[in-house]
Amino acid sequence: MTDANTDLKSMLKDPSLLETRAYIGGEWVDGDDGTFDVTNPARGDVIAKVADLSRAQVAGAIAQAEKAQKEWASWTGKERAAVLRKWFDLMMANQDDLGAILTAEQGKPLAEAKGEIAYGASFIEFMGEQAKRVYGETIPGHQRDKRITVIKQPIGVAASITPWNFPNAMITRKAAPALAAGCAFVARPAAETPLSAIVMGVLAERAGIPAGVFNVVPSSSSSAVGKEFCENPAVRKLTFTGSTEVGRILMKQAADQVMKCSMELGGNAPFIVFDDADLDAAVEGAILCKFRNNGQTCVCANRIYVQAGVYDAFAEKLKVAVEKLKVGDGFEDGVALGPLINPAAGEKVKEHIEDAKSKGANVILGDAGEMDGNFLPPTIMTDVTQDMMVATEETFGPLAPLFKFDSVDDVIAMANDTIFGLASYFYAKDLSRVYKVAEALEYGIVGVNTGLISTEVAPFGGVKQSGLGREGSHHGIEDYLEMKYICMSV
Ligand SMILES: NC(=O)c1ccc[n+]([C@@H]2O[C@H](COP(=O)([O-])OP(=O)(O)OC[C@H]3O[C@@H](n4cnc5c(N)ncnc54)[C@H](O)[C@@H]3O)[C@@H](O)[C@H]2O)c1
Ligand SMILES: O=C[C@H](O)CS(=O)(=O)O
Repeated sequence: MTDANTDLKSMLKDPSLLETRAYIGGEWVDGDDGTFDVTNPARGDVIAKVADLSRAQVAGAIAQAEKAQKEWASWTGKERAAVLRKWFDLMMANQDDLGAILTAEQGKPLAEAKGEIAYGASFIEFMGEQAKRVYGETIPGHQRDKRITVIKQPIGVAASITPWNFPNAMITRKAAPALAAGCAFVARPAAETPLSAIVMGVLAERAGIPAGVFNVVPSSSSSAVGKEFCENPAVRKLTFTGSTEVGRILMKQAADQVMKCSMELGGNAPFIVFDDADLDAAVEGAILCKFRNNGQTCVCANRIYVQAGVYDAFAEKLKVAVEKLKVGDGFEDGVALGPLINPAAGEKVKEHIEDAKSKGANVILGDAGEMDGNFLPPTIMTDVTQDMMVATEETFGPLAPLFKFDSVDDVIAMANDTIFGLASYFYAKDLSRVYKVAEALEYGIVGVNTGLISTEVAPFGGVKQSGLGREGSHHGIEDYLEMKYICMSV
């Protein structure tokens, strides 16, 4: 087999961005446990061999972060903002290369990958500005000789564990507020997609972020690193994005230290189309919401509820639109749907399709079929009901299940009948209906007449078992700050 790593380097304008070592304390280091392979999910070839760090090396990174954090916290917010701005500028100047690296290891179409780089960079731009706005307050004393002030200080060392589906943005959505607040950061990326995290270390170094403030610790062992993050007393904050089941494991482990946790977990988004909706707009929104990253996002429509009066019309319009989506290698022009991340992801989609068929649902486009590598055609099913797996489990792939409903109350009850509460969407025009439904949906995010809600200016996060805390917006930096009350006798 030819050295596919070379192929990737040859695609880059700046081949030095393709780094495979760990970034600890400002040094590039090899793994004590050798290397692990990173493969291109579209082609199956090995594109890089990445440093495989031991738990001891991760502990060393935490020690470096602890040391660097004290000095970083002494910088003014304005000084930190200036360096974060340079990090942002370098991301955007190298957007094409970062997008190519992301597509190569994650599979999403190149245009989407470049879009993720801009999205990820927007958090660094936004939070860099917030670094200058970490305000305290004064409170009128409770006694004549008492003066009360409240200040906010960085929490300390933040440890991050992130998933493979957005290998850049899920890290910057955490690192940006952490560094802006004056924290130091240790990132353990998903083993499927470490290159996008490592290159952020390359750019951090070039931006002048001090050694030890931002560290990347790739490892093939997730549980060992998670345990080090949760058990090491120098870690003051765990920030996790991933499945709810892993979130539960980490919260239990972090409980021993009563560690502050941010949890961005699983979803099961309802996408509701009412009979007064603009159907063409609803179809466009459903395509964006369902098939972005080939359905592999936490906020993808997992259940599509359509009111009876427009059900057949919507189903037909959706089928016509989905038939136009080109499936293929993310580097190929015009491809809308790339590969799934691995065969197991495809098996889960097929399991949901087969389960629904066995309980009476009908396939109007696509089907389970046999996977071609990690490629699975988009599938639309009708006559889907609440007793099917797809109603309670996150599919995380290109399956659009259409449920029929009659009344507003019925669909709100069905939409809320889940342990998850991350994103939800609905299309309607009647204003009182819009207010009633938006307020009744038990979700952290509600998209009204839109299928795209992702932005750095808004608070992203879930309720129920979809997580704790918010990322993005002026709220996002608070998760990396501690509030201190100072009572002074004068
Ligand atoms: N809420 C959000 O913002 C958001 C964003 C993206 C993905 N997600 C969720 O993530 C899931 C898909 O991503 P995934 O398959 O990578 O999720 P996952 O939970 O399997 O893995 C997430 C990360 O945790 C690591 N991990 C797994 N087990 C661990 C353990 N015992 N200790 C420490 N680390 C461990 C993995 O290696 C990976 O880096 C979906 O449920 C999706 O909804 C949520
Ligand atoms: O997968 C979940 C991410 O949070 C996707 S996005 O932030 O909505 O782009």
